[in-house]
Amino acid sequence: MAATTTLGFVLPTGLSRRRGGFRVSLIRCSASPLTNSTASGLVEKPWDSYNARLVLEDGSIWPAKSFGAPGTRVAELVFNTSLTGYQEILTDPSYAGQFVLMTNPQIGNTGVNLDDEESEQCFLAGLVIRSLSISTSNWRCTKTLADYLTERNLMGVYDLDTRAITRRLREEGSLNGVLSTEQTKTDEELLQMSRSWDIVGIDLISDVSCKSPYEWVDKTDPEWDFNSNSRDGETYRVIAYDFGIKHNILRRLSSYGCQITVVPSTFPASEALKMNPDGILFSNGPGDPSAVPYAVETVKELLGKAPVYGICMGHQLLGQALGGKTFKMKFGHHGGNHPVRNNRTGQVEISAQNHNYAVDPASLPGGVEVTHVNLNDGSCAGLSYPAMNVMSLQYHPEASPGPHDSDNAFKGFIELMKRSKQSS
Ligand SMILES: NC(=O)CC[C@H](N)C(=O)O
Repeated sequence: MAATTTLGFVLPTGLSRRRGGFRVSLIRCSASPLTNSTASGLVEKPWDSYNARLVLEDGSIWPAKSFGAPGTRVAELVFNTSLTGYQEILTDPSYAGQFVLMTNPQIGNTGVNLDDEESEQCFLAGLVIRSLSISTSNWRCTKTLADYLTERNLMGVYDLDTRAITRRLREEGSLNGVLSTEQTKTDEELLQMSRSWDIVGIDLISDVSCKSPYEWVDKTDPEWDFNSNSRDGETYRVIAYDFGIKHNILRRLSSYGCQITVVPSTFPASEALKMNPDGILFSNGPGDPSAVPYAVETVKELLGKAPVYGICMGHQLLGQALGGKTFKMKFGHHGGNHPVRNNRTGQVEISAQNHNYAVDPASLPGGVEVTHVNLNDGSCAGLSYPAMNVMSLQYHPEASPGPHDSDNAFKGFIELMKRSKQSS
């Protein structure tokens, strides 16, 4: 069944995916060791031993070294192609229910700091990397990545062949898996765990949303604000629905002159309207947009009552509220290097992305315009419905991490609110 490559990787052959199972038995895959201790006669230190496993639902087993919390977790594995910004990725609530594999081969070299948190907590299930930096060097650093993960009870593993795993995800599509440091659990048990779990159909936003409304006032630190021109000093009252909101969305809105009240995902539309908002934001968030019909209902109730702006999950909920459908992509978009074309201007932006679902443009009713297209695969990356003052983006204009090309979208929302105010 298995073939060995010239690099020494064991590749299973004859993989064939069926929904709900694979026709393969367990196959142990390994990266070539970073140091060849047996050949040199050196003995590995105890903390350098392969004390963890990643078992994927296709039957592959990836021995790994643990550098975070111990335990056993099941989740969907996705790969992220960002070169920098692992702390923002770790604190992006949209990764709840997922393991994030970084394709950048070395992670941890800048440690973590007090400024780069995108939420109060890490909601992802674990971090998978090739090599953990042996040193940490950055003027803002307050602790190492390993200490941070351990304190947050988050699993982290390294020394796996992340390139081979990424190729597998690209070919097979997203895979569920189990990370475990528990030696008492057999490979078969972990495989069963990975096969009996599914992220589709689960409401993950209610776990990550705030529990009660609060005011947000922080702006982007002026030293970091690269796009502070052309603001007119006007203020706009914005209600931000928190489906797992990233702080930088709030900082950018605040820097553009918004006074923001953040509300939980279950906040009634009628209460939001009583606050007389100039605009409503529907945030990013984890999981399957079809699993949260209550959120789609809230969006429907608010459509046409105030200008609305959807980001990522917010965009997908808007797509559904407008009558369209969402679907699960093969392996999604996760990274800071996605080219997007603005159909109105013809301009191309390099964008930060993190999503596994997308809106099917063919399912949208007339009058809804696809404003942005992902140039890697032609998928829908933005919508507008001018009749109801709706705009949305499938990707992340707030970056964090990633390029800032799309920041002007916040200005677009301000202009939408301004026009609506002037015409009322
Ligand atoms: N960042 C997000 O809002 C992600 C939206 C949704 N959970 C998806 O994976 O497509």
